Amino acid sequence: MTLAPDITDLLSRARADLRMGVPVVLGAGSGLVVAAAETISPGRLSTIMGMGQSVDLVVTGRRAETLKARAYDGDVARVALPSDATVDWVQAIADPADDLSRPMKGPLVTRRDGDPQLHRLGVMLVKSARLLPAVIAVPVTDAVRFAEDNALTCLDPDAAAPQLGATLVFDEVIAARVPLRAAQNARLHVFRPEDGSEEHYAIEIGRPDRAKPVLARLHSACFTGDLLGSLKCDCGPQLNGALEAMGAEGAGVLLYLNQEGRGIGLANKMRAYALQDQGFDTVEANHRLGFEDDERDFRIGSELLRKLGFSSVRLMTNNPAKIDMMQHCGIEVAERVPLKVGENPHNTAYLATKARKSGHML
Ligand SMILES: Nc1nc2c(ncn2[C@@H]2O[C@H](COP(=O)(O)OP(=O)(O)OP(=O)(O)O)[C@@H](O)[C@H]2O)c(=O)[nH]1
Ligand SMILES: [Zn+2]
Repeated sequence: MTLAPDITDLLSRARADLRMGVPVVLGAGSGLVVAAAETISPGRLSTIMGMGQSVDLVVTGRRAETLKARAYDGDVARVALPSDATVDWVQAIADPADDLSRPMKGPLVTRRDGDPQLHRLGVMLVKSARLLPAVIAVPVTDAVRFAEDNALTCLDPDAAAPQLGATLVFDEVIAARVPLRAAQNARLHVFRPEDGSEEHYAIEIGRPDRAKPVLARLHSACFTGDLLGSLKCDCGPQLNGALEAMGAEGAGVLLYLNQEGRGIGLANKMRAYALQDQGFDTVEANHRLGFEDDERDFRIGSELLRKLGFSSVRLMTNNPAKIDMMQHCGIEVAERVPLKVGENPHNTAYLATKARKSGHML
């Protein structure tokens, strides 16, 4: 047994590095140095620009669409960094905040030669660090040596890529009684993923029979709706409504999944809200930021249900994708229980967009 970090630990360290603005090296032989566009400092940008000719700003295909840049690599586009690029320029490409007031960002030259695999991995990494999905990337000939010389985290892509896409493994840390207004016989379970990412919670009401379909809700965290009472969405009323229904029935399980903003994190969700104030709807805002409509990993929900001993649910949702994902992940959805609460003048358009574009059932 070695004390050295394994690939799971290294990925966690890489996410923390990228959030701090520290670059990460990808590769075993030749490789790629990547730094998050959102956090890169002027000093590090100019050092990277001094390292070679082919420095790229890698964005997602979605962001490239908005920028009218050709995405030769499909889901990502490698925008060649101009020799006079500044942090301001990088951030204006990565962040759509000023797209409307500063529309002329091009012409952007995107690369089509070479293999974009490590660039793609870099974007996946910053996404998983809940940053804007864009990285500055520069090739190096000896990845391990470069990482050692600069005390940077180095990831072997053959180990990192599968691990990034793998189902999370959870440990249950603790469970304890928490009497709730909606249900006095509630227990809160805390689950910690082995990869150092966000913890998720389960609120178990009563002692549901594991042999029968349990009344269940997969609730994604919404700081604004759940805690602040925001009227922009229906999350707060849905959270309370679900707990009340479980309390009334005397049994149920609510998974509180820390997938804020449909998996893009609170900072990015607030960026999406700022775009919504410019007239874009919830789906368009995600796309302009470079994200898909929904970046949540619903395997987390099925994994936690299984850990709690449930294999069949009566799922409280209006979202058909949740039902499909549960069934795909081996959890039987015996029944869909509609959860229509909390519509108000501020969220009518948001709910209508979800129905029109994401297939939510009205
Ligand atoms: N990116 C983004 N996320 C949002 C926006 N409004 C709300 N959210 C997030 O969307 C998620 C809502 O999740 P859920 O309550 O599970 O909703 P759902 O997928 O519509 O499914 P059901 O409520 O089960 O019908 C939460 O994580 C919110 O933070 C938005 O405009 N943009
Ligand atoms: Zn919400």
